[in-house]
Amino acid sequence: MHHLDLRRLILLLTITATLLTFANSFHASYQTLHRQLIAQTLEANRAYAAKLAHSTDAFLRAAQQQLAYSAALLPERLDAEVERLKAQTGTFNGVFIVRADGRVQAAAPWGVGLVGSVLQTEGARRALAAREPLISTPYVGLRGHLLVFLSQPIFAPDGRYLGYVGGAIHLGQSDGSLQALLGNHYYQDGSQLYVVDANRHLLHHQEPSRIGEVVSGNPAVEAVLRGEEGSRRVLDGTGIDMLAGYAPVAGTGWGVVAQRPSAATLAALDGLMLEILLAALPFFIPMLVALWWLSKLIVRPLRQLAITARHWEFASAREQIRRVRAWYFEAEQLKLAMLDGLALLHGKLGRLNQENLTDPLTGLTNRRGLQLALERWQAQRRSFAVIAVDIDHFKQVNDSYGHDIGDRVLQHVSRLLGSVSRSSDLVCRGGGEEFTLLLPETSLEGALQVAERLRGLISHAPSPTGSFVTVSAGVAQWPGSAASVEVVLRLADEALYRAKRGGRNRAVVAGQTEVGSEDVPAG
Ligand SMILES: Nc1nc2c(ncn2[C@@H]2O[C@H](COP(=O)(O)OP(=O)(O)OP(=O)(O)O)[C@@H](O)[C@H]2O)c(=O)[nH]1
Repeated sequence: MHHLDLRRLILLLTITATLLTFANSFHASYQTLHRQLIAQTLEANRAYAAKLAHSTDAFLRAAQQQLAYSAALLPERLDAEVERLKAQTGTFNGVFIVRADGRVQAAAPWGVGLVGSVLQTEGARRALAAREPLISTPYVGLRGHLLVFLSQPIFAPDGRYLGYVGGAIHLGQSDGSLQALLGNHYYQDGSQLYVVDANRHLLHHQEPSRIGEVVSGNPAVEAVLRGEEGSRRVLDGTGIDMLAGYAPVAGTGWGVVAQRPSAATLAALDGLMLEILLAALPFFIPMLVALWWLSKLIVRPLRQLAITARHWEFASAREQIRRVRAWYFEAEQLKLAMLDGLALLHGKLGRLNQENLTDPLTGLTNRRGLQLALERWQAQRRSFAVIAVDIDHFKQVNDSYGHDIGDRVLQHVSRLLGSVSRSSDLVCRGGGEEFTLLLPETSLEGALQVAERLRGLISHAPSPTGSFVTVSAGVAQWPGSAASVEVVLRLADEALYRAKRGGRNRAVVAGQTEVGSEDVPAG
């Protein structure tokens, strides 16, 4: 015996389909979230870099303005101005006023030691040479600090160059104002924020030891130094996959880069996917129960039929098959075919062929065929109406015109019965001059109309006797008239009997007294 049965197959199919569908949507969700996370991080980094670039720009402008304000004062007030600039603004770690010959006129906070000496720093040299507002590249200053130097030239009212006001800002030191501005709060999970100058020197980095270092090999740095603002996924100088946002600091040639390792961003995705999986679980369990139950419902009639088929020879098989609730098309057809097959096997109908289901004289279905149809319709719960028809005074026809003419009258009436019935109706000759019409899905009223039409038709059609014959009819309906098919047939016969007693050539409905008659004398 096979271990595979229909139910297992249905379960296998539906569960596989469900799992595949789920896996597919899970994969699609993963892809979508993956893309979104990356896009969001890139955009967040770009916006952050842009904000800091803007702040840095504003900060440097303000610093330059402070120096410019001082440079515009009368030369004799400048000495006091260095103290004010250093103390009041908090922008600079050191402020100098240097004369055109390069000697320090005033300095804060190291005033006394420096006044009169020539500043030999890179910033000082370039400030003197340029005679215009300047922001230096980073360099190591007199006290060994890495710094940038901002300077503003001083001109006499007559236009003579008098020197410059310069301010040093320490880089990578807790006392540096740029450091305070850019902050130190961004750096978790390997994220980085740094500022580079036009020569790729790090001006700001969360690891102070790297400040001053030259960065190379990061496409984001290359892009920002070309003056571009944007974001991209890059491999940084150490080969780490980064989601970088970047923005240039206007007017300085500097660039701000904010970047986060892709791995850190996508780490959140695993947690998210686990959440989706857990959220789907409560749905899965009832669905499995529903699948289990539905498959049982679908398989049950087929299984019952299959089990009965294994004991086909048992006398109880027929009853068992009849009890199977075949609630869908395939099961119902199998059930009917099995009922027919059983009828054949048990020899109840003898050879199931056209010949012994047909009345030879009229070509109508005979009593066996009628029984078979009744069984099928009953099994299908297909309602039907019965019209029992009997030729009136047929004995007289035989007696007056002979048996042959009698036979032809039977054939004549059969044809007329056939002509009023639909293709789905079953017209039977039950024996002698009795006929039975089965009209599926027909109400009692509908059947009575048919019976009346039939009666009228026959009574007006010339018969082989040369005259007219009439019929009487009894009408009943299953399951309307009675629950049992046998009782319904008997009720139709009783109604027919009442039609005869009531004067013939009429139709009577089971349970009612006779109706409509038209007294046409028999042939
Ligand atoms: N010609 C012919 N006659 C048949 C056939 N089968 C039965 N008969 C006759 O049909 C007649 C039936 O008559 P009855 O049952 O007495 O009834 P009836 O004369 O029709 O009278 P009601 O039915 O009461 O109107 C009998 O004489 C049967 O011999 C057949 O195949 N051919």
